[in-house]
Amino acid sequence: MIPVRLFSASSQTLLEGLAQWTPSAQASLRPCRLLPQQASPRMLSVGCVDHAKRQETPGKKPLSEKKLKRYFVDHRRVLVRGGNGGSGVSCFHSEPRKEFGGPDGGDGGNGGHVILRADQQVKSLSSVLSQYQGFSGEDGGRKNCFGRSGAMLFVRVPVGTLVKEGSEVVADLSQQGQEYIAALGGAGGKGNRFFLANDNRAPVTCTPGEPGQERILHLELKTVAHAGMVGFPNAGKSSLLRAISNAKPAVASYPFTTLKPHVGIVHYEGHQQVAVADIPGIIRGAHQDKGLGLSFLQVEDLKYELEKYEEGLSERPHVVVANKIDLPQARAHLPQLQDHLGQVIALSAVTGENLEQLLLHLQVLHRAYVEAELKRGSQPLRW
Ligand SMILES: Nc1nc2c(ncn2[C@@H]2O[C@H](COP(=O)(O)OP(=O)(O)OP(=O)(O)O)[C@@H](O)[C@H]2O)c(=O)[nH]1
Ligand SMILES: [Mg+2]
Repeated sequence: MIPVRLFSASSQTLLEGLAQWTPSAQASLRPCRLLPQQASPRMLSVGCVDHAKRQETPGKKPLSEKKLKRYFVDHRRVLVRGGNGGSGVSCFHSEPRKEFGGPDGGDGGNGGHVILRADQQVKSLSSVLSQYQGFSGEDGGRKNCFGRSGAMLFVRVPVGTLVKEGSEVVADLSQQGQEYIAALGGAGGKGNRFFLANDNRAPVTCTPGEPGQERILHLELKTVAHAGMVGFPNAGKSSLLRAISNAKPAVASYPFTTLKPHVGIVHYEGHQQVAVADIPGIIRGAHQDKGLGLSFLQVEDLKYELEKYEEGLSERPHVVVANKIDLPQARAHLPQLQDHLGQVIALSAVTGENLEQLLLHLQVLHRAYVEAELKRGSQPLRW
């Protein structure tokens, strides 16, 4: 499961489809303005990086949640083996009229490492295979020829990949281009020339190359979005993600439609992209792995669940979103809700009403985050 950094929640007792929206304290984009044409919020330039291939075409049946899940993978178990070292050889120089040419067996080349490299272009671990074998070094040759070393094998993983061995975290690839040697290549063997010494002028010893290192690693995608939505099942989180981005998470009128996080990209002017995650509905006792309870959460309950999951999570910058404002009963409850909670963005994912207020607010939160990150001297996450 991905620990998404931003959340939204909802309370159906207060207002149908209330959701809380928080921007990630881990990641953000440069500030930018929304595109000018805002006649309809759906006219905004929106897109999705990792789900682009499942855009619905007219006449085509939408993919089920089960099928959608296959496109996004946030953990992988990988067997990595470094390349084997090439063997050294044992042979002697041979030339006419030169009786004792001496040892001239070359060393074997080293095996290549298997290296994990964080790459911004990669958005999911779905392209990572279950095993990798590094390139082996070549054997040594006659005439002191050394074998060629095996090439490095680079495995591209998304930025934000945690590498675990057993339960220990061995690497955190949180920056573009960061690398981790997952498996070392074996050292090449020595040819008999290497063993030439004053007391042994004709060594016949040579050594084989060493096998590459073998490890089982668990890759986990830590950060997938700048903002996340947490809320009740059925609050309309997936509908909202569909409305503001090109992502197409499944939407249905029953709870727990969403089983895995989906990421949609909101495009702002100047090629700025904000990744928004839709995560499965949260319920009371969710931190104890409980299923759907009898009573739905209030906002305080939601904050409690977030705190239980990770301390300080509910204090992150956030905004409460009240969805389904197109429904008369929801609209009637709005003033009461605003009295209770202060700022609430009331919108409708279905009609598109007031979506731009949310998008502008998201941008403001991002701007603040980017500035804070740069001030701290760290690079904000970029999509
Ligand atoms: N009237 C109205 N219905 C909405 C709105 N947004 C969502 N719905 C409906 O609410 C139901 C649930 O929507 P989803 O987007 O699947 O809700 P969700 O929060 O993703 O639900 P889970 O994935 O189960 O947590 C669907 O039947 C939607 O059509 C809205 O703004 N207005
Ligand atoms: Mg959903």
